[in-house]
Amino acid sequence: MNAREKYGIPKDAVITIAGTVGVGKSTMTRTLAEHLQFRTSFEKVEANPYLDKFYKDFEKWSFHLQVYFLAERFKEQKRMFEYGGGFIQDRSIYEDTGIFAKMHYEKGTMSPVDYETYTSLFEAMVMTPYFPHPNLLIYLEGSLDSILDRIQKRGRPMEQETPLAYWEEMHQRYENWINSFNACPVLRLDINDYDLVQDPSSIDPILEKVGSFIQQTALLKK
Ligand SMILES: Nc1ncnc2c1ncn2[C@@H]1O[C@H](COP(=O)(O)OP(=O)(O)O)[C@@H](O)[C@H]1O
Ligand SMILES: Nc1ncnc2c1ncn2[C@H]1C[C@H](O)[C@@H](COP(=O)(O)O)O1
Repeated sequence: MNAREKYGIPKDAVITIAGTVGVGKSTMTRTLAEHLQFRTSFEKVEANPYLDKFYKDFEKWSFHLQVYFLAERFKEQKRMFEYGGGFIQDRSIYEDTGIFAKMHYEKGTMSPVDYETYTSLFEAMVMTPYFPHPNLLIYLEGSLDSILDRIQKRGRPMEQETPLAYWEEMHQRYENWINSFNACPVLRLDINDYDLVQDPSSIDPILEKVGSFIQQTALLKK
């Protein structure tokens, strides 16, 4: 029996991993997919033609970057649907609007007219009855210090050179955002409670939680 069967996770499930930059989403995505024999949907950071430019000049590139991310995530959404699920997704589409676009607009690095255009595009694409929501959103949370440490260790220069205030603001916004998020069921995991790098077996209790959580929320829907 494989882990997916053992923990009663449906083979068409879509699980999305959310959380601030550097918290460990990609690592969790890879590990869960490996254990559940699911496909992955990653953000392609290296191939992103705007990301580097964006970190150098938020005002100039915010809108371009948001439209690019929206298009990429929408294509991924379509791919997951066409395969009939069975995916772990690195970051949700909800974070693009609920965290990033909103933050840049409110901090003045995205103009009101650009934000309005982006929001109406997002709503037309995503806020429709035809848009499939994930079965589960796993939210990874941790202290700002441990996350900053991970950003530094991972070593993407564009992130290392970004002022601390940006990461502080994002960390705070994530906390507020998740407390009112209700588009799909949420399982919160504290990054201090597992270590996929040093202790690969720490995924086992997480798989068990994911299984029982999905089963409980399926029962509630009935
Ligand atoms: N559970 C973990 N324990 C220790 N280090 C981790 C863990 N998960 C991720 N890391 C490290 O933290 C850094 C950021 O992780 P990553 O998965 O790329 O984050 P994200 O996708 O959220 O930006 C990487 O250097 C990674 O090796
Ligand atoms: N929607 C977004 N707007 C701005 N920046 C974004 C968005 N989505 C992702 N990013 C950035 C943040 C990181 O520098 C990279 C990859 O994110 P990660 O959390 O490391 O997977 O893209």
